[in-house]
Amino acid sequence: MASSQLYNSLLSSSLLMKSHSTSAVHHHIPKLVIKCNATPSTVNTISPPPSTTKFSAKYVPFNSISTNTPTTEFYSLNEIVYRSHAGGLLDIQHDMEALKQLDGEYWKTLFDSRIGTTKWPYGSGVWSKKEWVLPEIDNDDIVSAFEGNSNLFWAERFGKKFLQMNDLWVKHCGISHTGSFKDLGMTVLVSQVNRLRKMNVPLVGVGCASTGDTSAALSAYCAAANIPSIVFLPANKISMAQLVQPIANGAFVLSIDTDFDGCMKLIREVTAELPIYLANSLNSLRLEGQKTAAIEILQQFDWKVPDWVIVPGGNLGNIYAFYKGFRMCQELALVDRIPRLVCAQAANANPLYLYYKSGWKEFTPLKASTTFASAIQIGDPVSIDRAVYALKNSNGIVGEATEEELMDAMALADSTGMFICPHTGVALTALIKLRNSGIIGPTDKTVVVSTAHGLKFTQSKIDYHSREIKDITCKYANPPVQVKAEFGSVMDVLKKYLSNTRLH
Ligand SMILES: Cc1ncc(COP(=O)(O)O)c(C=O)c1O
Ligand SMILES: N[C@@H](CCOP(=O)(O)O)C(=O)O
Repeated sequence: MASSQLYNSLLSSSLLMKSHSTSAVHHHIPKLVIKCNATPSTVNTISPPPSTTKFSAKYVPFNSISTNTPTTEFYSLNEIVYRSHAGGLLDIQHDMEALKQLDGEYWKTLFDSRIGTTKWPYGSGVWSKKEWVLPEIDNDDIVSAFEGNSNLFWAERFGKKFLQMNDLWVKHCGISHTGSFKDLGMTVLVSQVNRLRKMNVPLVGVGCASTGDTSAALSAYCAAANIPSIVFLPANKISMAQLVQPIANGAFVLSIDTDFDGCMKLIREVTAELPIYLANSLNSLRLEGQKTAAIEILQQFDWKVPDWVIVPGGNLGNIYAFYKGFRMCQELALVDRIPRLVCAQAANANPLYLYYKSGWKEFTPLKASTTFASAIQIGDPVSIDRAVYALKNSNGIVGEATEEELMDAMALADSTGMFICPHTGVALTALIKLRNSGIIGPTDKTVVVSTAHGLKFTQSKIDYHSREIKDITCKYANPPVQVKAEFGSVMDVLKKYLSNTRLH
């Protein structure tokens, strides 16, 4: 048997066996296992952290972290708590002293050794960093689709053609199980719920308000673990592709005649009354998973730190998650600095941008208007304090994009072979503006975070390419040409097309 055949047969038999590391009883545990790009055993071998080192994490008030004030208020991750005693946000604090017992080189080698393996659960991009995420959860309680490990794409043509940049990258977090970065956080949250339910904590289900992506991720992970999910969606404000996801995955879907902020208010009231666990990013468990995308970027650059990372922002959990991931890598000596962060908002839903422009003087929630970047149509973001902290501590910038700018940026990116969502168009617009003003230089290593798959937002692309958008020129539209089914007509249009096309 040729070595490649032998390898393939070994690989498929190990996939069938799910490659679980222990022989404990696994069959009752719902797990999604996805075939990943495992490579033959070229990975470094490294021992797992010594069993004498005990890693742990707990909830603390976010302001004790942001003001660096010691606190006596903390909660176990097994408690159901979303707010501090004073009503503020929470954060998850890891025992950094325990993590520091192992040096930066150790962590890098450990994380690198787990990439692309099928070993449960470490082949997941999130759970490959388990010690930094939910160190105390039993592997058997984890609900994972082997999320993460997403493509960090060198946007060579886009960078060179439109921005004279040679080191531009797009982190495709949307090329994932449910088509958005939410999978990274949801695997952590649903795993913890799975654990709580096994501990007989009386939780009847998990609920969220959503602009489409959180609900898709929640319903998929809950369905895999046989946990009821309940989703509150703003009626007629999310794409058809997003709406069908929770429906297909068996969630209880409420379509409510309000916007996202209205749904968020309702789910918070409902989860305060009923034993339904809250799955929005107000719940800091989510951000522990999302922060691994930052660690993954460093890993993909062989631990070289990019100069800029640009993230589209709505409810504003993700920008903080990126900050936290980078900051942990710095604190634990994997890298010696962090990138400058840029948060990009749609001009129709820009409360953070206005706050930034006021010199951080005044935050005013607003009523967000309709935007093609519908997943960030949010006027009262729950993580506003987290976002401000992340931006202030990374010498960050906030940008915004009009509807025309974001749709043009999306069309330009697509014309170079990508197929991005409008939110990534918002982030690219921020990049274009910062590059044109010279703030981002031609050789700056820059990462744009693509947050959802373009296939979830095809209607916006159809509208653009049909030039059917009021007040927008759609200057990069590429509509199909209607032609009669006869040779002469086809030749005529082809000749016209070819005479206008430069060969290069
Ligand atoms: C596709 C997409 N991009 C960006 C965001 C913004 O993320 P965050 O709410 O964490 O700011 C969201 C959700 O809000 C989203 O669904
Ligand atoms: N875009 C989000 C909005 C809710 O954000 P969350 O991160 O707080 O859950 C969505 O897809 O619902």
